[in-house]
Amino acid sequence: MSLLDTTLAAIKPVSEEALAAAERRQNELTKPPGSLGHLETVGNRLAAIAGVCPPPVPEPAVIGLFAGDHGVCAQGVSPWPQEVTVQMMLNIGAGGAAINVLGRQAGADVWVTNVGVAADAPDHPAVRDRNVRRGTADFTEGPAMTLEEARAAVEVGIATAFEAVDGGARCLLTGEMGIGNTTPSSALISVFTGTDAATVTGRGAGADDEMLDRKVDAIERGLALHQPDPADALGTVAAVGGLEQAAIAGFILGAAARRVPVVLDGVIACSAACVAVAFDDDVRGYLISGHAGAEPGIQAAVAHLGLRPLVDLGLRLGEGSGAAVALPMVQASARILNDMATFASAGVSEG
Ligand SMILES: O=C(O)c1ccc[n+]([C@@H]2O[C@H](COP(=O)([O-])O)[C@@H](O)[C@H]2O)c1
Ligand SMILES: Cc1cc2nc[nH]c2cc1C
Repeated sequence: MSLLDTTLAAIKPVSEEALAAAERRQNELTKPPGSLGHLETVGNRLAAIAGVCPPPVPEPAVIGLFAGDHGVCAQGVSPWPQEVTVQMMLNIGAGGAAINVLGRQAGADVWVTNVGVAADAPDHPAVRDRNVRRGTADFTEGPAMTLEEARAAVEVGIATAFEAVDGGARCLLTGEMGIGNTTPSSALISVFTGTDAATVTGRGAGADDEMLDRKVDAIERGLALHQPDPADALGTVAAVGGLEQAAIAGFILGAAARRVPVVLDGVIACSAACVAVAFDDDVRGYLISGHAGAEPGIQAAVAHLGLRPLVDLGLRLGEGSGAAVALPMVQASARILNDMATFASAGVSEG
């Protein structure tokens, strides 16, 4: 069996018993029931994931950041030249990008992986070279990649998640870098949510009105050409996805297989989560939405995934930024269940 097959076989639903115990405990803590809002639902989810209430605080954390390039850039869908992908990947490796700053602030390590960058990338001690292919093909003309390449990229993500968890990580965060990658992300979200391309396509890293029209047109042509089947996770990501989306889907599958929560960033992460859930519906229970970003595809995806974003700061950066800023809240939600006094222990009268 392949790594993908054994990983899928290892994924089990989250614990309904631990979820129910956490919901009961929230009502015993010294606060009006429900008064901590979404911090309560996230804490309850952490209990369901760990299978125990109160849940362990999800730390230390690793941001799995995957870089890739996109043949669909030939259609004029990004205002930025493709070489920015490799340049930013090296900047992230050197610690100079926003995600490095936000990761340090949140106490999360950044692991950068080249899964599909087109350019020659010089060896860098902080960049993991797992390149599956030098960028995807233009999906308006043919499949973005072969099924074998898609599987290999998914397995890069799984192996990265396993390495992080085996090294002690108890919370995984998704990150990415890839000029043009909002276009395949919107294509994937369109397929998996059954929403038309125009509704789930946004301005990415700065598209103007004309470029936005070209993005929608490219996605519509790609979907008409490939007619992706939303029940076929691997076939869909191979047809209209990207190497970093496939790797992030694998990273999520790996987290679920090891019963570790995974905090999602923006539209690329959300599209990858749709792929992961199409592989195995039980993955839903392991997901936490970090933030509601500017890209309209995020809304369709989080609705499809049954998630509620923790923060809404108007971010549209990617890299894992929205997951990193949400991480302290995820950890706080576990501490609430662990550290608060109960009405009985504190001698506070219940309402
Ligand atoms: O994560 C998001 O929601 C997000 C929204 C807009 C842009 N991005 C980032 O910007 C790049 C893709 O933008 P674009 O316009 O080239 O498709 C890529 O490197 C992403 O990390 C990311
Ligand atoms: C400079 C730059 C940094 C990024 N980080 C994530 N996506 C990005 C896109 C650009 C263009």
